[in-house]
Amino acid sequence: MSLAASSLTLTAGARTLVDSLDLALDAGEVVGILGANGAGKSTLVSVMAGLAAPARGEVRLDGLALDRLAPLTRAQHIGLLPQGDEGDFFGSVAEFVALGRHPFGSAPFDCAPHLARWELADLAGRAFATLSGGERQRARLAQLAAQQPRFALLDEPLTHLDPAHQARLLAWARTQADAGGTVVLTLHDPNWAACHCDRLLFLYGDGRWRLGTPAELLTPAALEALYGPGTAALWRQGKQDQPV
Ligand SMILES: Nc1ncnc2c1ncn2[C@@H]1O[C@H](COP(=O)(O)OP(=O)(O)OP(=O)(O)O)[C@@H](O)[C@H]1O
Repeated sequence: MSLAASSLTLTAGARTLVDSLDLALDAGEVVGILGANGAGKSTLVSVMAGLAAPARGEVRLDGLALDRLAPLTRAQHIGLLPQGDEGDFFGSVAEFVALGRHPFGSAPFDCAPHLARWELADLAGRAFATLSGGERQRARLAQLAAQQPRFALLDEPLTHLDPAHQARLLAWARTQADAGGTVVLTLHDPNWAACHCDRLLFLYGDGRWRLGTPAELLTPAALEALYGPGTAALWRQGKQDQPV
């Protein structure tokens, strides 16, 4: 199964965010998308999930243009963790996580392992709206994991997570990739990207983009070109044995 963007151009108002992007996601890889605030990361993952239309170009799932697929069919293969807050969800944590199975109708499914993996078992009966920020983010991740998408697109998934749960997210992403899935994450931490991503996509916010391995892209000069002067020095502190 493949998910591929070709000649994808994304705009916001008069701005071109991404110009003529070609990105074919491979089975078994974790891909990080990096760029400054407003560079177009969220816009790109929304378009890759079929929730927004590009200005030009297209995204194809197994050769079929996403806009020709029924939303339910897309949701059986592509999962999106958007930025945002479902504070107005009035059900329990278990019910919130089970919503991840909606694309699969009434087929029986046990959400318990997903609640356990994200340390939500004790909170399963609690109203979702009462969760802390990090607990809520874990419930959102558990919902996406319960969906079991072949392509998981996560927009800033580290938000609100403590280091232990960041590690849990990493383990989950690697498990997905090892099982032949593909995980795409937008990130603001090049050190995390250096350690845990197989490929990176840099978005410069003016149409330009660059795709490569962490070893190719995570150099001080490349980071300063992406984020601005002085930024690479900040990340190098105490990390001399790592690529950044
Ligand atoms: N309707 C709109 N009209 C004009 N500009 C828009 C519109 N919607 C979004 N934008 C702009 O598009 C740009 C890209 O937004 P996007 O959310 O994709 O950025 P991002 O890289 O995910 O940023 P962040 O790191 O802050 O989450 C932003 O500058 C945003 O203000």
